This record gives sequence, C-alpha cells and structure tokens, in this order.
Amino acid sequence: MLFAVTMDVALPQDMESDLRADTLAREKAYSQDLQRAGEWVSIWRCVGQYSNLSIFDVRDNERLHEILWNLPLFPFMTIQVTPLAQHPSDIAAG
Ligand SMILES: O=C(O)CC1=CCC(=O)O1
Repeated sequence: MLFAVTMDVALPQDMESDLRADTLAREKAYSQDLQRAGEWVSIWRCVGQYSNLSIFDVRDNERLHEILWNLPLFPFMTIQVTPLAQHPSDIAAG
C-alpha cells in the first residue's frame, strides 16, 4: 500500500544541542534503514520549510502507524497521511 506522508518538524527553541544532534542522527539512521528495506520509498524536502514529503510502500495501515510512531522526531512533528491509489492516466501502470 502506497502512502504520501508530509512531516512538519518543529523542534523546541530551547532544546539542548547534544539532545538535538542525537535525535537528528537517530532520525536519519532510522529513515535510511527503512529506505534500504524498501518501505520508505523516497523523501523530499519541501522547499522553504522544515518539512518533508515522503512516499511509503508498506503492507497495511498498522505498519505505517508503527513506522511513524517510532520516528525519533515523532514528538516534534505534525504528520499528514494521504493514501494513494493508481491514477487511470498513469502510463507506467499500463
Ligand atoms: O524532514 C526532516 O528533516 C525530518 C526527517 C525525517 C526523516 C529524516 O531523515 O529527517
């Protein structure tokens, strides 16, 4: 199942710098592990915003929820999920 997910990040201004660096490093490693596994298909920066637009390919809603819930940055994110269906004009779909 394909999902488009927008993640808006808002870190506290007074977040301690070591905690901030550790959280961002864990977020990157977590994301890249899931990219290597094929579940996190792509990640794009939204221009001019501390936000990303990502595509996930996961078995079901519960798996996407598990992935998002365990993001190290989850407590500092506003997340919007859009389930995707095939478009009838997509030439790649045949
Ligand atoms: O968009 C960001 O910077 C937050 C994020 C999600 C996965 C990642 O590596 O960074």
